[in-house]
Amino acid sequence: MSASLVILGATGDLTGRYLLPALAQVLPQIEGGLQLVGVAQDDLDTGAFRRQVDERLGQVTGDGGRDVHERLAGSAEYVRGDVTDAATLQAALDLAGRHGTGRDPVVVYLALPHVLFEGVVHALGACRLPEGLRVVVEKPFGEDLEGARRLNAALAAVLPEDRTFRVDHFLAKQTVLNILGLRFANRVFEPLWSSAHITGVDIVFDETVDAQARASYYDRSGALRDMVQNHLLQVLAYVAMEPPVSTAPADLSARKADVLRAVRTPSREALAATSLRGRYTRGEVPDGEGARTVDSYVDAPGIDPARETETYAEVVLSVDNWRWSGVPFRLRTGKALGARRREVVIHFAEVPHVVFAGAPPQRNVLRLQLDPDRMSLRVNVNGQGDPFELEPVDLDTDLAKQEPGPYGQLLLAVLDGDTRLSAHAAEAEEGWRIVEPVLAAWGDGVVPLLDYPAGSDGPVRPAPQG
Ligand SMILES: NC(=O)C1=CN([C@@H]2O[C@H](COP(=O)(O)OP(=O)(O)OC[C@H]3O[C@@H](n4cnc5c(N)ncnc54)[C@H](OP(=O)(O)O)[C@@H]3O)[C@@H](O)[C@H]2O)C=CC1
Ligand SMILES: O=C1O[C@H](COP(=O)(O)O)[C@@H](O)[C@H](O)[C@H]1O
Repeated sequence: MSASLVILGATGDLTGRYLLPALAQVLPQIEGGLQLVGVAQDDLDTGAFRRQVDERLGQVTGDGGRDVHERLAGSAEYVRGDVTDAATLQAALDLAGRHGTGRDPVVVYLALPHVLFEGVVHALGACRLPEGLRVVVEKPFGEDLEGARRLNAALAAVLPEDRTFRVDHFLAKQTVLNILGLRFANRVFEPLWSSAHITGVDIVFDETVDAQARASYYDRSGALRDMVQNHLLQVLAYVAMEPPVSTAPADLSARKADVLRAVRTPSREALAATSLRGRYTRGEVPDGEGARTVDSYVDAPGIDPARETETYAEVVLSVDNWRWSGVPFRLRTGKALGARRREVVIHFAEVPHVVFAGAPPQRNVLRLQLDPDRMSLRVNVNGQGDPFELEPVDLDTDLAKQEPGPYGQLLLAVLDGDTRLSAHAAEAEEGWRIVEPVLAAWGDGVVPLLDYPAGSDGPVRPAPQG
């Protein structure tokens, strides 16, 4: 099978740093080859675009896979124009349609600033669409619940849900996928997977990278919209969902949507007590063996300090259903932090009765670490020396490195027509339903915006007055 991929936003950062390298990685698996069509407003012709593709691939992957780079770049076509204009899109679709048998998939990838998504989908509606067209929408999926609903309605008017890909590269991460295997292919975890045995779940994505390089996007987004509304809530859905009947896309997305629907809409009182928002100031962030200085977020070019954009977000959510009643799900993420920590941590309850003298046994903790992917389960065993003195040990395993990486997996899934690495329409809307009240309460100053030095562990909640 061959395929055609139209990238709208073909000169952008996502295309250069993620999509092109991922395409080069998966190209050998696309037997009949791939026709790439790039669309942007830059004043390029096809020759200049081909050179740009080749150059950008070289920057990311060096000379490795030279022949693949040449194949990808050498057949690429370029259409210059505004993506909200149906004539531009039609020209790109016509070029894409010239390749293959007419039955091979044509994919349109919206690698664009999100404000353009709706306009592009409306313009697609005015085009002659190839049969079976698939559309990939990047994030953020709208800016609020209303916007997500409008975008879903626009997409539904143009193509069916099973050809709509609201991709989320976290769903393609090895450890996130492993949550499914761990829970539903083992006898030992699922019977314990509830409030009867679990006292809390942490979903943590701490980054040492700062937001300077993508400031113009990030300043209008912030940590909550950028990471929590989509990625971290998708991880929560995998951790907390009920067992699906099968791993078919419809079964998985139905269970994910159920559990997201069960997430309580956070109240202002709960947010004031448990949520944290922060913004980094100048500091030193670990970098390889050393450290680098990161300027205050507000001093980065393109930042408007008055927007009070958070670079750190922490929220505690409740899942109001039979399984999870009373279990806090703590989601935290931030930029320019002191350590790169990306993990899901399941905290188990203490044993019901302590039979050993001395210090009580530690609680069991299951850690699912992302990138590098590792899993570890803390258990207590009899110690050395005094055999009735307990000792905690970690049962660890490294998980195989994922090849291709998340964007490669996403592209292969799209070409396969598999929506499992994407969010369903309802999931995207639920994400906003959960996050919108947090944004509103934060915007109204219910929770103060706290400074934290770059390189620290994030903002510290002020001690209660009095
Ligand atoms: N960059 C990243 O690390 C990540 C990005 N994303 C998502 O990917 C998407 C793209 O982001 P990113 O690549 O960073 O954005 P950029 O601003 O770097 O690129 C935007 C691209 O869109 C093109 N473009 C903008 N307006 C138009 C228009 N009216 N008509 C035609 N082309 C247009 C630009 O070309 P021109 O200048 O010629 O108009 C450029 O090629 C966003 O949804 C973002 O949230 C997701 C995860 C990570
Ligand atoms: O989507 C995003 O993800 C990255 C972090 O994911 P990674 O797997 O690429 O490290 C985050 O830095 C970025 O802000 C966000 O837009």
